[in-house]
Amino acid sequence: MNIRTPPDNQPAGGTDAPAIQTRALEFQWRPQQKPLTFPDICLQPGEHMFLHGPSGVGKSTFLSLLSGMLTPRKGTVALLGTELSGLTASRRDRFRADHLGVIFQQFNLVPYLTAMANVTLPCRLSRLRKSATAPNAHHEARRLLSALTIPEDLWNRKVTRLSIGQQQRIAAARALIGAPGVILADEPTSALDTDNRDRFLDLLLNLANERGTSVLFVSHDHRLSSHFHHHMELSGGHA
Ligand SMILES: Nc1ncnc2c1ncn2[C@@H]1O[C@H](COP(=O)(O)OP(=O)(O)OP(=O)(O)O)[C@@H](O)[C@H]1O
Repeated sequence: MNIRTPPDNQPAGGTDAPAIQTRALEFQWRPQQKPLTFPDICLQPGEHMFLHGPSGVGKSTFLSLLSGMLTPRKGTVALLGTELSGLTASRRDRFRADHLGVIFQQFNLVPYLTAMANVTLPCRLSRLRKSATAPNAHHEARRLLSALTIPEDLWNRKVTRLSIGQQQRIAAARALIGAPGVILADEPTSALDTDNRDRFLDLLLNLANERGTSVLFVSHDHRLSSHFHHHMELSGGHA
């Protein structure tokens, strides 16, 4: 694979670069801890992967390595043909803003902002994602909020005054806006009942398909795996 660093504000990678590719990743939280090791993955653009494994095996750590929030002790992560370790911290931040949507367990929504302002936030942080929603990020946000069945009278309400299920869908809309190449989702359906979980996943993956976005989705609940092209089990291998 041709790994390169894109100039600022240019789409990363070539059309043939995998969305996510890892090699021989290891991470250690503390010097006395046995290193966590991770199987290699290669996910093509537009493909979706389900990552499953018992509590404590390293699923969240893996997502943090993929997002560049943590630096591996060994091995490499390339997103859309760009190797994260080849970027300075500020370029890595820019790369994340331009090309990555995240939906985490705690949603990480900005509590004092409305649903609409949370969804359009990536377009304020990334010119690339703003231009992908041109001429109007609010128009795209309205489309996503409607598709994710958030009633219109809630769009201008602060997110802290919404239900957990509604906040999860707001976080999904925020991850999808501006068509980033990759979405990383860490247990985003943990608070939903089975029907709502399946519905949420169908909506998320359909919207990702429209945009050609790859999704790596982590969950304890292996019943969800049938929604995905690929499955991977983390079994807690240590180096
Ligand atoms: N901040 C941290 N400092 C030290 N050790 C940590 C830290 N975060 C996680 N760990 C350890 O790293 C290992 C993997 O944790 P991680 O949170 O990645 O697992 P997980 O599979 O996502 O778990 P869960 O399904 O319960 O969320 C665990 O042994 C955990 O105790």
